[in-house]
Amino acid sequence: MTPAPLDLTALLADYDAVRQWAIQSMFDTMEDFCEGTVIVDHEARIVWINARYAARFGFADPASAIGRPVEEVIPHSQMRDVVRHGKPQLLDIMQAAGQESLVVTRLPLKDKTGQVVGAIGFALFDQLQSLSPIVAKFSRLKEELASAQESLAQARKPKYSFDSFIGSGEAATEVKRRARRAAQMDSPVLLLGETGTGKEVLAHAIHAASARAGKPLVSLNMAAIPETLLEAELFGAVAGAYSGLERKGRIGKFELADGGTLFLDEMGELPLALQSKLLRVLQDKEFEPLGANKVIRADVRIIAATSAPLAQQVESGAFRADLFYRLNVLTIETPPLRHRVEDLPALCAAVLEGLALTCGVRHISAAAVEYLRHYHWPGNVRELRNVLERAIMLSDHSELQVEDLAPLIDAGTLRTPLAVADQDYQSAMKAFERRLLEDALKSAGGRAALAAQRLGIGRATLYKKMTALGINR
Ligand SMILES: Nc1ncnc2c1ncn2[C@@H]1O[C@H](COP(=O)(O)OP(=O)(O)OP(=O)(O)O)[C@@H](O)[C@H]1O
Repeated sequence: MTPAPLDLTALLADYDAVRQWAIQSMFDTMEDFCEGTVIVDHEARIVWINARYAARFGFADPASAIGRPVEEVIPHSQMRDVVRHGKPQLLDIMQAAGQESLVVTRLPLKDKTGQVVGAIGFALFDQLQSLSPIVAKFSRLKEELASAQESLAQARKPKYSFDSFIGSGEAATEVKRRARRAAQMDSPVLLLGETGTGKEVLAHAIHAASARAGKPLVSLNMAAIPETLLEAELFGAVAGAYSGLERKGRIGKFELADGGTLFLDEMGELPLALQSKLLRVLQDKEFEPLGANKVIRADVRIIAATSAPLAQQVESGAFRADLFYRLNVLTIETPPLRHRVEDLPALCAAVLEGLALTCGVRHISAAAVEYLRHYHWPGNVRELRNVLERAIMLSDHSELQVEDLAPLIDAGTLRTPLAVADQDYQSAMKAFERRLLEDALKSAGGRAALAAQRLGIGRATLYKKMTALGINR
C-alpha cells in the first residue's frame, strides 16, 4: 500500500509549535555536539558558558567566568561585535594564541521588540583537519594578501634620491638646487621637460627629502589610463558607480596618498572636466568618490609633470588657466640632454655602472663619448641608457668604441642638412611634415593624443594630416 502524501498544510498550521520545537532541538543538539557554548549579555559580559569551553580557557569552574567581559575569558572573541551591531557571524575561524584554531558561529539574541539583549556563540570544531582544504585556502589567501600588501608598500616608497639625478654641469646643478628647495616646502611642484629628462627621478627625490618621506608616494600616469577610468582612478568609486571592465569599488590615488605625495605624470593629458575637480581638491583638500555621498578629506602634496607645452595648452583652452597657476608655484625645468652634453661622461659612467651587475664591467672610450655629444638625443637620458645597453649586448669590447654606438643611433635625427636637391617646395614640405608627424608619434609611443599635444595641434587635425599623408600609427 502506498503511504498517504504528507499533508504539509496541516503540519504548518501549527507552524509556531514546530518552530519552538525545532529551536529547542537545535539548541540541545548544538550544545551536545559542539566544542563550546557561551552566552553574553548586552554588555558582552558572560552570563553562561559550558564547563568544557570554560576549561579550554583555563577556568576549571565555569561559575568563575560568569560576569566577566567575554575577552577576559576568550581572548580573541568577537562576541562584542555581534552585540554591538546585531549581525550574526555564521562562520568564522577564531585563532587563539598557542591553541588550536576554532570554527565558530555567533548569533545575536533579540527580545520581542527586536532589541539586541546579548549573543550566543558556538565553537563548532577544534579539529580543523576535517576542514583542512578550507583552512589551507584561508591561510594561503592570508599569505597572499600579506605579500601583496608588502609589495604595494614597497611600490609606494621612493625609488630615487637626489644622488640618482646624475649631472654636475651648470644646468643639472641648478635643477637639483631648485628641487632641494622644493623638498623643503609643501606647495605643488610642476616639472616641465622633454621625455626622459629625469622628471620622475626628481619627483621621487623631492618626496624622499621632504617631511612627507615616511608617508606614501603614489604615482599616476594620466596618459596610461583611459579617459573613462581616470576619475575613478584619481578619486575612487563605490561599486557599480562607473562603467568599465571592472565594476568593483576602488580606492582612489588621492586617498592612498593621504599624508604623502601624489605624482601626476603627463599632467597635460588630464581632461578638462577632471581639471576642475582636481582644482577643487587642491583648494579644499576634499573630494567625493564617484557614486559616493560622502566627502573624503585628504592631505596630499601634488608633484605634476608634463612633457607637453602646458602654457600653450592654457592659451588654446585645452588646460584650465586657474589650475595651471595653482600648479605653477614651484616650477622646475629639466633640460634636454643635448643642452647639457657636459654631463655625458658622468651619465655614461653611471649607466654602465648600473648595468655592471647584469652585463659585466664595461667602460666607454673618450672618442665614443665625444661622438655621443653630436647626437640630438630626442629621447634624452632614457635613450642614452637604451643605446648603451644595446651596445653592451652587441659588442665584446670591454671599452665601448664609436663603431659600437654608431649603428644604434638613429641617423635620421642627427643634425644633417636637408636633402632637398631634387624636390620642389610642395613635395619637400610634405616630406618634412610626414617625418615630423612620424617622429612625434614614435616618441609619444604611438599615442596620437600625446603627439598632437606636443606638436601643439588638435587631435582631429593630427588624424586628418595622418590620413592625407598615409601615415599609420
Ligand atoms: N639626470 C639623470 N640622472 C640619471 N638618470 C636619469 C636622469 N634623467 C633621467 N634618467 C634616467 O632616464 C630614464 C627616464 O627618466 P624619467 O622617467 O625620470 O624621465 P621623465 O622625464 O619622467 O620621462 P617621461 O616624460 O617620458 O615620463 C630613467 O631610467 C632614469 O633613471
